[in-house]
Amino acid sequence: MTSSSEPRPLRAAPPQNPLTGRFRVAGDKSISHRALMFGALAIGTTEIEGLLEGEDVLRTAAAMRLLGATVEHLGTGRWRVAGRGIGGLTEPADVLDMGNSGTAARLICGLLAGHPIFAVMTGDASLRRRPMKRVTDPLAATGAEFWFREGGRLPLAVKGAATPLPLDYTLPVASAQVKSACLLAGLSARGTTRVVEHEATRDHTENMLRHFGATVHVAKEGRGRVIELVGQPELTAAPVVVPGDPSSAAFLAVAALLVPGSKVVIEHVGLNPLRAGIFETLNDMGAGIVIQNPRLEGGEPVGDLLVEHRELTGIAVPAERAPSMIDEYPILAVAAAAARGTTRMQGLHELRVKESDRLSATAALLQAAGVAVRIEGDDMIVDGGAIPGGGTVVTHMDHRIAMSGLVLGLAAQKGMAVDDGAFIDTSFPGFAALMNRAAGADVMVTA
Ligand SMILES: O=C(O)C1=C[C@@H](OP(=O)(O)O)[C@@H](O)[C@H](O)C1
Ligand SMILES: C=C(OP(=O)(O)O)C(=O)O
Repeated sequence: MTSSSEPRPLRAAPPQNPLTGRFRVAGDKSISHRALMFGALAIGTTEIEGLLEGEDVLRTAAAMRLLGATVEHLGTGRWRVAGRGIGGLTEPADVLDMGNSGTAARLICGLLAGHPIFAVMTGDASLRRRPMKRVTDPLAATGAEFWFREGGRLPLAVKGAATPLPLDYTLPVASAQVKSACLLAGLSARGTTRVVEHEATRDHTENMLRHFGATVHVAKEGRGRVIELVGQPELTAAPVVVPGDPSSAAFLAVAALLVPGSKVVIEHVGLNPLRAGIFETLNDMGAGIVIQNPRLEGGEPVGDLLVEHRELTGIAVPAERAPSMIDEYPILAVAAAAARGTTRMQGLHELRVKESDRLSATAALLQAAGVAVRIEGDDMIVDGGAIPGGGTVVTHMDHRIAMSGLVLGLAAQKGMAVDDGAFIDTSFPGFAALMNRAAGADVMVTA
């Protein structure tokens, strides 16, 4: 699945039968990364259940080992991490290769800034194109030093601060990765680290900090938040149960909405309000998704989603919705392609710096299927209706573009092909097999 492995072309065709059954999707990627990192920083042994065993998270596991933590794989989704305590990470003897994962790269920069060690980090061709100064600029104020390629791209080298200073930083972009990097560095600093976000972003770091015993104060301010972390806490190992990833559940949900007669239940999906914007938006389009058995697990809201085929209607999706569904625009665009009328998705500038330029890649994905789509500034506008299909999606090393292209193939008259499905393994190993089980037939296969 790495940049050196062979591309894996796939294609998807409309199923003969509806999608039916009860399913669990892969574990939440954001929570999985954090469980391994907090486990490595805690005193004691952290047991994790339901960890996403996707390539991105396995990179974090490998990095935590290189930084001195003991990370054991006990069985499917079951992992154990023996931590080293805050400040206890050791100098890695080799380069930290974060593969395709922006979350791993940026959060680990925060960890490294707070440890007096030297480390070098790289990633695959996609990650080496993504901006890193958004984390290294604020982290430099701890006293850590960073060196990187022109434009702030990986590979980078870091010399962490011996006595890191606490940060007081206002995020210039809505980014949970930047917020989390600052908080992770703040763990090693004396005094209080303060991060201000004008728009609330996913708060898994704050939740997990508390779960491991740190003191975190969060004050709401308009649509944003002010987060204060008391530095140098003693983090104590704590069990973590990882819910299903709402970002992964969205692909099966949209597939069920689009294939006539479908009815699926997606069990144990994480429904943190700062992540669940896609389900709210689909419901605004008429999806009628029902949350069954809502419950709290490990401080995170979880529920089972009942999704049935529905005719969808195009809507305007406000820019304020973007942080709570930032990774879901490619699959929302697929839903919009099948909807009656026009969908306008607003405020999508952050999509330009994901695994691919997702704004262009999503528009190209729809164009390959003969769907009318245009980009106006930071907005994407899709005119929905019948989807001719028959084209090939260029995925640009982006798992979400690949999965969106395949779901589009289920609803397109002539199906769709994607040039490379290998990167799906970064976040949702077993995606095609699960979709084939739901369809009761091989609707997603090697091209
Ligand atoms: O913190 C996280 O786990 C993530 C934050 C988001 O990125 P940004 O912080 O760049 O918005 C999201 O796109 C990514 O998939 C995971
Ligand atoms: C943007 C994503 O991930 P990351 O930034 O961790 O590469 C994603 O999973 O859609």
